[in-house]
Amino acid sequence: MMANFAGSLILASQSPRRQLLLKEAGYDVTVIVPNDHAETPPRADESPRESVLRIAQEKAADVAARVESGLILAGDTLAELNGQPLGKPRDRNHAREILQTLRGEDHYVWSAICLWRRPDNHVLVDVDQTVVQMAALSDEAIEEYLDSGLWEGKAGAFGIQDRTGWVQIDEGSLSNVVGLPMELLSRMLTQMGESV
Ligand SMILES: Cc1cn([C@H]2C[C@H](O)[C@@H](COP(=O)(O)OP(=O)(O)OP(=O)(O)O)O2)c(=O)[nH]c1=O
Repeated sequence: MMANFAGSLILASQSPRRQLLLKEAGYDVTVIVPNDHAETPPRADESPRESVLRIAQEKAADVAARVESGLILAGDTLAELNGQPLGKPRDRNHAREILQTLRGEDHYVWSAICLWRRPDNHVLVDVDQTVVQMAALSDEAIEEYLDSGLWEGKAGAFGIQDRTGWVQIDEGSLSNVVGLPMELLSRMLTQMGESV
């Protein structure tokens, strides 16, 4: 799929995966990383869907305050099992706990996008959901994956791109699971009048 946006996007993210997805799709990308404190963790009084929408907007707002002109893109991704958000694991033990909870289970992955245009401060926020199933992983398989270190920095302690066949998409977008729903982005750019 080719980008339908002619200008350069300012990616408000330190995620190499988001950058790669954009570059592979033909977008011209400049990165400005949001400050750590810009992002406040999921709250008990909001759903995972509401959390990713809010956090994506927080990241975009932080970078927007430092940009005079341009189109800023921020994203946020959470996995959800039985209504509970599963974010990035704190450490190896936490990653093991998350994977033991997720194995054999249908769950959701939510990714939000916030587009924030400067200087007119036109803001769009939207979210996509993918339904995925995690294979019934053995304890040995989990330990082997933990050894790889690939779980670090990934919502739900697992990357669908890391082990083919471990996570099956039941419904929805693959790029959404990797952290940036490209189909949604394309629709949002059109909605903003940024298509060529
Ligand atoms: C579920 C899943 C998530 N992920 C990744 C996407 C996101 O990068 C990460 C969730 O973390 P996020 O907090 O959404 O993003 P980030 O900290 O990596 O980057 P930034 O806040 O600067 O934008 O998990 C995968 O790569 N594969 C997967 O299968």
